[in-house]
Amino acid sequence: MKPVAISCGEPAGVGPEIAVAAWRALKDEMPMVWIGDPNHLPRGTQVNVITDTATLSPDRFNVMARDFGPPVRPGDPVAAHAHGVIAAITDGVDMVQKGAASALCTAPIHKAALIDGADFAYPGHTEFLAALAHVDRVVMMLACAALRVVPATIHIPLADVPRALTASLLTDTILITHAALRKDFGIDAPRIAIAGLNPHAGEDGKIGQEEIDMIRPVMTALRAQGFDLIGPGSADTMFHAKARAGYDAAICMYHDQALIPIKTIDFAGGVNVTLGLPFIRTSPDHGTAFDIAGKGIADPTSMIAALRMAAQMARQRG
Ligand SMILES: NC(=O)C1=CN([C@@H]2O[C@H](COP(=O)(O)OP(=O)(O)OC[C@H]3O[C@@H](n4cnc5c(N)ncnc54)[C@H](O)[C@@H]3O)[C@@H](O)[C@H]2O)C=CC1
Ligand SMILES: NCC(=O)COP(=O)(O)O
Repeated sequence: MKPVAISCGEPAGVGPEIAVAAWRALKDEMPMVWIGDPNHLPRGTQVNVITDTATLSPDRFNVMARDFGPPVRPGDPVAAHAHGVIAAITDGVDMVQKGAASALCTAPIHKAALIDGADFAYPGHTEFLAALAHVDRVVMMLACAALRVVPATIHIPLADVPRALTASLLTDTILITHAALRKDFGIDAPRIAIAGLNPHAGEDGKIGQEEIDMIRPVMTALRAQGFDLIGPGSADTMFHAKARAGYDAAICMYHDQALIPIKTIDFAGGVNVTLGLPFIRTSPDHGTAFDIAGKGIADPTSMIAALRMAAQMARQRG
């Protein structure tokens, strides 16, 4: 198997240390290569600098090295690193697209530093990767053993959500999710639950119209094509254990509606995966954790799960 490429993410965050900790846990299970500045790695990391993934070391931390310039201070991001952080992502995409890597696993970025240092025009990896891959529509899924969730709208202000929620967006989100559940998660007949936007899924139009005007018609049209869709449901009652047993993924209308339940149920084990790209991309579900960066206490469980999921998807796709 080709290695999974890991982009370094924000070097002042926990990205470098969780990458090394994950490598220690997984080095006998799967190959991986980290893209970043080796000066940002925890002291004592035994590094093998490579320029070609054909020369991976089996017992050292393989690095595609980039010079980010100024030194890093844990917990204190600097704009001067922005170009390096972005280049690590574009290098990783290049590697998967050329077949030198089997998948891309991204460590968390700090969007503000990228905007300040490089006028980064994207609110997250998801949107940036879609642009790099020239794909109009991608889907963010967060997955753990107990739950898979998809926010239909992603990184936009809450006030903009109702306007952004269109029949076309919801239809594409359901179709992309359905295809990925079959292709990447091995579920032959996916059951997909759809959340309403409003409290009580609109209470038959008494507390909002989006369910009647858009969500139900989209579901009716797709059900007629054979899709197994449940809802629209009240988001507040969709995530307890018995409800979760009734579906394979829940499509939510906005970011926090999807991410609060999964990060509450399994913050340590959740994985962020982008669906609809021409390559595999996973990520830990957490962010840069500046408050604990560099202290050696960051939990690598989510990074380990993200790397395992990337490898599993690569095997599944063959
Ligand atoms: N995929 C990505 O690039 C993501 C980036 N972010 C970015 O991260 C930055 C910080 O975001 P926050 O909302 O503060 O979330 P966060 O996930 O960085 O931190 C929230 C809390 O969880 C703790 N935490 C996070 N990861 C941990 C780990 N591996 N081990 C132990 N504790 C951990 C932190 O110490 C903090 O107390 C923001 O700039 C945000 O945009 C956030 C989520 C994903
Ligand atoms: N809250 C999830 C998140 O911000 C991750 O976004 P992305 O960088 O994976 O697009």
